[in-house]
Amino acid sequence: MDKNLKNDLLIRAALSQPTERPPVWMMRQAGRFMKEYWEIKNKYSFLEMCKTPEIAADVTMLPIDLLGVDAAILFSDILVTAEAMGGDLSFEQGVGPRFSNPIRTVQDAENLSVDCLDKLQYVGDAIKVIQGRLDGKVPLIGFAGAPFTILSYLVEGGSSKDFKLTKTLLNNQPELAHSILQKIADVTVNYMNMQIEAGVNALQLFDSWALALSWNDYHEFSHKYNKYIISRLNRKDIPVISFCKGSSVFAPVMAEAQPDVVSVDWNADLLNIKKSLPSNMAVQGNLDPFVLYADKPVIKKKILDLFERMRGENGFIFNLGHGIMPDIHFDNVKYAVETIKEFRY
Ligand SMILES: Cc1c2[nH]c(c1CCC(=O)O)Cc1[nH]c(c(CCC(=O)O)c1C)Cc1[nH]c(c(CCC(=O)O)c1C)Cc1[nH]c(c(C)c1CCC(=O)O)C2
Repeated sequence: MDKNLKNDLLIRAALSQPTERPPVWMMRQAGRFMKEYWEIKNKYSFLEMCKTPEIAADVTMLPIDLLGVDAAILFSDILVTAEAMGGDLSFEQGVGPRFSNPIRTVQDAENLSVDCLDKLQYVGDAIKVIQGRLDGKVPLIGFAGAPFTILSYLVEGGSSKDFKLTKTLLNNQPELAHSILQKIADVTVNYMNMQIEAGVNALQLFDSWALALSWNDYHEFSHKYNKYIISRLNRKDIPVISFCKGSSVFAPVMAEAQPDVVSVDWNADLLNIKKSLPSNMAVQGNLDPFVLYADKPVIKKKILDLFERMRGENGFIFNLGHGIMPDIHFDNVKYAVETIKEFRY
């Protein structure tokens, strides 16, 4: 464990060691629900923010300075790997991510580059700037998108409600799907190892849309590649968190890839999931993010209910089941963090 960390709650919990309270961070903790985010976003495009290390560091630091969470997460996006491979990525206000050159044919797949780590150097640079700013205050979480989720964006050309094109590809042209997934997996291994080299303290693999897959397809098109990636990380003592929406169902399969932590959506009982995993595997989650729209006493009660349920368990990191929505009130998020930080086992 990194001796230079002043607050190592997240690392201890991820490695299933005792903590005096659950550590807290939240997916999308540096984002549109903060007016300070908009003050920066109004001056730059989202990709400019990601690609300028000083700006990425400014945004990464917002939830550390304003919310007091126990971990920072690198300000970037899961889709930067797809861009480096050749996807023509833009983020449009109100539309979300778009690839103007969606991947559909064997030729499109062949055109995807694997040798593209140099294009992601700005992420390594940002990690170094952020670590300089953090100065050991809390750990820094790096991350990447998992191959199936990245494939879905590349094939659909953006976000999708039903993943119709992606699932049709998996059904009709599984070899083509596998060739793309393998390329993404190789890029992701190099990219995550580069983040370790640059100095992250933990890593999260985001397979957000795995819940779209059937049990068999999850094994074949998602889990196989996540396992491939996790087994090739030079993780030393750097914990690896595996996230997907669908983890209520897929958690036992996710565990076979041997992450340190399984991040759980809000459909499952977290203790039941924890008990179903190997004893040294931690869980992260799993408050329904919509609770943060509720009144403060409700927020407090739901957090304390979760903590009572998890009492006595090592290996528990508080998080939401998915990211904070942009219109959630900052005050409510801050209140949730304060409630968690006051709690003691
Ligand atoms: C699926 C996914 C994406 N990106 C990400 C995922 C996986 C997590 C999840 O399931 O939500 C991961 C991500 N995206 C972002 C981060 C930064 C760190 C953090 O605060 O969590 C992280 C870890 C910033 C972002 N990524 C994006 C924004 C908003 C950019 C803006 O200001 O318009 C931010 C702060 C844009 C983005 N990026 C993506 C979408 C669909 C969108 C637009 C819609 C949306 O926000 O949900 C793809």
